[in-house]
Amino acid sequence: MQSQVSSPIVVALDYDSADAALAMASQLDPSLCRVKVGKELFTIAGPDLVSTLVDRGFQVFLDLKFHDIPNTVAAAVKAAARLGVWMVNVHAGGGERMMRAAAEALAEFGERKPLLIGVTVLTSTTPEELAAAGVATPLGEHVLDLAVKARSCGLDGVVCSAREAKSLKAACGSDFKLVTPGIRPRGSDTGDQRRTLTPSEALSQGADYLVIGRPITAADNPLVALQDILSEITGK
Ligand SMILES: O=c1ccn([C@@H]2O[C@H](COP(=O)(O)O)[C@@H](O)[C@H]2O)c(=O)[nH]1
Repeated sequence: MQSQVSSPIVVALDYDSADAALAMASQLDPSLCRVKVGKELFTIAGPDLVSTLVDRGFQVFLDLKFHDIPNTVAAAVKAAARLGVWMVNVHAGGGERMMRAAAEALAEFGERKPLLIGVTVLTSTTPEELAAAGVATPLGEHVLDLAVKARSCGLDGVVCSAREAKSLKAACGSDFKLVTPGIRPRGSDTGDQRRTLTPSEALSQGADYLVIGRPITAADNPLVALQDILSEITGK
C-alpha cells in the first residue's frame, strides 16, 4: 500500500548497490518523501529494487531520462509503468515525435499511469556550457521552449531548475508539474550543481517537487535532515 505524500521532497537514492539504497530507504518515511531511482542504481540493481521500494510504500520516480527513437521510448515508458512507478521521464530534447509516442503509450494505463516528465536542461549546466554545446538560444528561453513543446505533446511536466520555475508556470499553467533538482539548503555544498536554489526559494518560484540527494543522504542523520528541510519549507 503506497503512502499518501503531501511533502514535495523526492530523495535521490544515488547508490551503487541495492543494499545501500534500501538501508537509506529504511531511514526515511514514505509519508514524508518520495524516492528517486536513477541511472547508477537502476543499472546495478534493476527492476527488482524498484519493485521492493514500491512494496515498501514509496512512490518512486524512475529517473532514466529516456532518449531514443519513438518506438523504443514508448516501449521503455510502458515497461516503467508496469513496475508501478509514480513518475518516469524522457529527454524533451529527444523531439516532439518521441515525446508524443511516450505520452500515447501510457494512455492505456488509465489511473495507474505514471506522471510523464520531460527533462529540459540539466541543473548542472551553465548558460556558457549550453552555448558551447551549440545551443544559440539563451538558456532560460531554451528551457521554456522545451517545456512548451513537452506540454503540447501531452507530457505532465518537466525537470528544470527552480530558477526557471516562475516563467514556466506562467507559460504552461499551474497544472503543469515542475520537478526541480539542484536544491541546496542554505550553507550546503553545491557540488556539481550550478543552477541551484534553497527549498523554500524553489517552492516560492513555483516548483512542485524538489529532488534532493546529497544534502539528505550524506547527512549524519538523513531523517533529521529531511525533517529540517520540511520545517524550513513550512516555517514550523
Ligand atoms: O537536471 C537534473 C536532472 C536530474 N538530476 C538528478 O537529481 C539528483 C540530484 O542530486 P543532488 O545530490 O541533490 O545533487 C541526482 O540524482 C541527479 O542525477 C539533477 O541533479 N539535475
